[in-house]
Amino acid sequence: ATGSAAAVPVDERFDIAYITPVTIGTPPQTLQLDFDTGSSDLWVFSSHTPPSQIRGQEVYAPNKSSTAKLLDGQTWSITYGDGSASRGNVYTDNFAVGGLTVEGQAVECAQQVSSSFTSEEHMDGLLGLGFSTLNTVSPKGQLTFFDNAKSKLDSPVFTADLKYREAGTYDFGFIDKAKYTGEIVYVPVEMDPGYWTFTSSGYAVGSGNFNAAPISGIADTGTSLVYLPNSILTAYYRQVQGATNSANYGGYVFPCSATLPAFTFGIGEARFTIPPAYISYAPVTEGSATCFGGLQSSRGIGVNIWGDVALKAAFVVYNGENPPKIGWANK
Ligand SMILES: O=C(CCCl)NNC1=[NH+]CCN1
Repeated sequence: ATGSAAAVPVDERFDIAYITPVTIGTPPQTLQLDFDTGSSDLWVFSSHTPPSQIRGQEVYAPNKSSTAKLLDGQTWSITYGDGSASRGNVYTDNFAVGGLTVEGQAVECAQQVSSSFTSEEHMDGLLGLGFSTLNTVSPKGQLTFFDNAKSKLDSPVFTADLKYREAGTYDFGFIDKAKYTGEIVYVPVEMDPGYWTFTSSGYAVGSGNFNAAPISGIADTGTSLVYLPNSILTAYYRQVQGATNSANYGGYVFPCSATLPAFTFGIGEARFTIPPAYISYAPVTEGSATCFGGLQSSRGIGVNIWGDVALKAAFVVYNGENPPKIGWANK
């Protein structure tokens, strides 16, 4: 079996996140979820979510699905790297992504969501694609959609083809040769503690020399920006007129009119270049002439994060074999 579904920018301006249509239950209820390789819970706005916390999102109503079953006594509670959070109870139901169906998928229903989820009107929940060890359901941890689907997939892989301000795709069970150029370069994945953690071979700022140095980090479709060690950030923003690391805005900002260098990162001998346009991420507030950078410091996070700003510069293969590996190709 295989599946394929669109990854659509959740807003029409800054690629804050990408949403993908899924169907849940019988008859099918369609929701738009943020596919997140940086977490491993599948949770949805639901009929259990307080109406005061819902602002336009579609909800899953298990009581309207003839195939829904309550997982009695199971609850979940998650906090993400950006401080957003949600919690609730758990059902199993039929779940499909782009023609690929899993029966008995754990669907975590929100009974509480934090304000940033309420304000993201087009995002009806998240679909975790990290390793199932990260799943927060207690006392019995649940499997991700990918882990449930894996045995029926033609190949135990999914791919992410995210794009700059336009729709891309998530494919399950196959690698679409039309989506990339050249060769896919694979590097090992460290599964512990549950992220797709890999080591980049180094970086370059603009047309500068490549700095060969191992940079461990997670490939995270659920994080908008790239978070790297301070030393790399100072090397990059030193080249940007008027750039400062602003306590007020919580990161590197610069005049939106500034000329930005590209940023190149290495995967083995391969090189991937993030264009300046991806790094001039967004005005700090609507209409401001000050822009927030797509490259930020990972100081205080505890892990380096290759988020959407980097991922949309590549075609990425998440290979769930044992041991897992991650593949990168230009496109
Ligand atoms: O939580 C993280 C970072 C893990 Cl270090 N990524 N996934 C995500 N989902 C919503 C916000 N961020």
